[in-house]
Amino acid sequence: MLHFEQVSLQFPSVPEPTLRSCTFKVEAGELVVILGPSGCGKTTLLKLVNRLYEPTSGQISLNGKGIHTLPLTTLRRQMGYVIQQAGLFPHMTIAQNIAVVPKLLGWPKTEIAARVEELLELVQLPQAFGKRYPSQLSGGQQQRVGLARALAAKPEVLLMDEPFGALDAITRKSLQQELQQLQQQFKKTILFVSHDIEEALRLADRILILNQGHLVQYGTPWQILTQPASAFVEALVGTEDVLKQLSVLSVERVMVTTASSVPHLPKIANHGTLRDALSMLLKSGQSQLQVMNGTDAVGILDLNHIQTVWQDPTHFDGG
Ligand SMILES: Nc1ncnc2c1ncn2[C@@H]1O[C@H](COP(=O)(O)OP(=O)(O)OP(=O)(O)O)[C@@H](O)[C@H]1O
Repeated sequence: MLHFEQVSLQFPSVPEPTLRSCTFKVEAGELVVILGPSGCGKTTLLKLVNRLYEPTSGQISLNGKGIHTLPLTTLRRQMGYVIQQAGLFPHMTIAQNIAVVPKLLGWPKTEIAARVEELLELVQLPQAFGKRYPSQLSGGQQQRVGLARALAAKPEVLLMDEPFGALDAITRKSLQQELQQLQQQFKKTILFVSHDIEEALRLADRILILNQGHLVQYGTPWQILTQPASAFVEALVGTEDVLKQLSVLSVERVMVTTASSVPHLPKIANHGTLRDALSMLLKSGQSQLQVMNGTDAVGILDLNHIQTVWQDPTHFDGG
């Protein structure tokens, strides 16, 4: 859906290029986290996608069309942008903030009101908040409004620049979970800038790692953790950490498939992570878990299976 081909950007005032020949593809419905140290070019890459910046060379295409050939309004209409600290207009109510883009697009009033109502519900804010002003909301609530505003005109692509960076750890985790739920429901194509490794491992379908404007690795969290492309990636991501590896592998990848049910075993969902499974095994003192898909027993996970991953992570291809 989104394709960067040999994209470079050189600001006239900066001696070194900020992005150097970056090539990658993002499939529709994928959440890609852009990770890297401060100043490596993460925000710049995002700004190229909605043409706040133009590349010095190379091409970016969306659904097969060069974005430079699209009228700017057509392009930006397809993209929601969420930034750190939400960037809400302070003099507008929450409802007016959410309605900004639909209003610009000339939606009828009743349709806008219905959409605002729907979005407040979607980001789990009370309807009464629509009448409040941003300063009357907590940081986490403002960030929810920022997300609602970005989703308002149903964009195909979401650009998220450290959206949860300024929040405390607990609020951040709950917003990450909400984003995951929204993503399961709507399958937007999301580019998400972060410098939080745990956040990247939790959210990403794929992680794109930048260093000084170079794309140094692009792969699933599992690939990044188990086959780091360089010492830089190893150090950035902390690949030696086995618990991290277990946190990106799902139970169903490793379990033994069987429909037979063992009633006394603790139950874990098939999409749970091996890290969750390990802590459940340790807490319960059992050596096996019953794996469930909803209410159906679908397999058994044994402590030995987790140990196999531990001993030879390259045996698995992630997922
Ligand atoms: N408009 C601009 N003009 C000149 N230089 C710029 C401009 N925008 C960004 N830069 C430079 O490009 C480099 C990359 O900036 P960018 O904001 O993309 O980094 P980042 O990886 O997002 O960093 P951080 O994690 O600190 O937000 C920096 O050296 C920055 O100073």
